Amino acid sequence: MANNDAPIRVALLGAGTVGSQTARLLVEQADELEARVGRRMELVGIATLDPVEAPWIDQSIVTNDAAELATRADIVIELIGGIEPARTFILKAIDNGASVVTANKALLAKCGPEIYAAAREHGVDIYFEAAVGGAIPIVRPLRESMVGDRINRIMGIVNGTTNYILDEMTTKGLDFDEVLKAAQDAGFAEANPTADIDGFDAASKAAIMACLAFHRDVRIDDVHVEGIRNITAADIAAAKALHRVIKLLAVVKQNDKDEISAGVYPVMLPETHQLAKVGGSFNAVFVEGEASDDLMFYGRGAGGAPTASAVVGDVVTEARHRVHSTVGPDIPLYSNAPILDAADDTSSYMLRMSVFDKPGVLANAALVFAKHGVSIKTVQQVEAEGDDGTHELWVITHAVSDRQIREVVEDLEKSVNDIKSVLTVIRVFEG
Ligand SMILES: NC(=O)c1ccc[n+]([C@@H]2O[C@H](COP(=O)([O-])OP(=O)(O)OC[C@H]3O[C@@H](n4cnc5c(N)ncnc54)[C@H](O)[C@@H]3O)[C@@H](O)[C@H]2O)c1
Ligand SMILES: N[C@@H](CCO)C(=O)O
Ligand code: NA
Repeated sequence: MANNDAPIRVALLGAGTVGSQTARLLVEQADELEARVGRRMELVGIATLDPVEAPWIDQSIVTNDAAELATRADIVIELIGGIEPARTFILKAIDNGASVVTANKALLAKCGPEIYAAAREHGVDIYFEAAVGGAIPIVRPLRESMVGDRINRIMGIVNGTTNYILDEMTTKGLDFDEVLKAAQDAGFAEANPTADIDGFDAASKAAIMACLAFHRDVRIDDVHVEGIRNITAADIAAAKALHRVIKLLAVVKQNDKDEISAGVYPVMLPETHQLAKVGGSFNAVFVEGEASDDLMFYGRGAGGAPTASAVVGDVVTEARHRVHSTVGPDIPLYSNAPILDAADDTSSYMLRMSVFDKPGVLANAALVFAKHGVSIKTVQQVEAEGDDGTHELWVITHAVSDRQIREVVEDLEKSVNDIKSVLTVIRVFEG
């Protein structure tokens, strides 16, 4: 900036759930933020395609021309979402010398490394605390606080909608469709909840965390994704009987050979595990560092005000850097570590099967597991309510890969005289 006393010009692109609350904090806290930054921040424009009415919105600075607004600010906050035109607006802002704050996990999981490189080339900041875990500080801890450590594994509940659905199913015994509908009627889950319930929102966050944790270019296409659409009330009840709960986890890890993998899938956790206790729409991220040992970050992963808290924290950071004519740390993606398919990661699995109650069924099922080299840890037969003579057989295996277990299931389903169907296949983590 030419004039060292001039206010720092802030442009807000998007004034929806998060954008509107971001504007509120910037306006209502203007004096406090000035004191914390050491210079006034001035909201010079708000771009939106929808009318936005709120006492803190100055209608005279509202525009529908985000591209133009992106060129006349020192800090551009992108809260539009999606890939385009958000990507173009961000690159335009960077090209114009502005620092950028974004909450756009979908964009960063697809194009983050290009955006980080553009920011580096132009000597500006790119901050995105809100993109993972909303208000929870997790991006900055991975990017800065833990940068001296080796991160072995991160397990996160990073999607509030799916955690809410699973928690309601667990505490109220309801089925998936019922809870989803109630959540949509209450305006909690989106009308099109695919990105949430099929795991893609969590996968975006997994890719972003993997980049930061392993200093490797990891994109959403590198993440193995399974959602919660097929989880039933009976699965939840089975988990309960085993003193476990089902959670949708984003798991990124680095093995002893420095190979990395990233996956999103439902997991049965012991009910005593820290992540098992994360209820409602809360998020939590469990980080295992070589030197740090276990760390846990917990809080609100979504919602206008909580997400705006993280956004404005980033704005203040960038404004401070502007005052001191500096920029924050780079995001060096120097690693060439192989990225493995998380479907090849091994874990214990539970298979819930509907079987006919007659001699030899257990032996025949065990033979199928043996044929595929899959070792059984426990077997349990459970009385079922059906009147077709079936019972449930619950098998928990020792560690196998997802591929191996799918082959076992395929073979089990061929044993039509013994096994009516395989009802559920789900990973079981001990910790
Ligand atoms: N809602 C949350 O709880 C939450 C949490 C974490 C991250 N995020 C991320 O924050 C971002 C914003 O989410 P949101 O929930 O506030 O979205 P939203 O749909 O409520 O708001 C989007 C805003 O962008 C505006 N917009 C869209 N296209 C535009 C264009 N071409 N030019 C100008 N304005 C345009 C819309 O008019 C609206 O004001 C997304 O990237 C989202 O993934 C949201
Ligand atoms: N749809 C996301 C919003 C936060 O990214 C969730 O349910 O967690
Ligand atoms: Na965060």
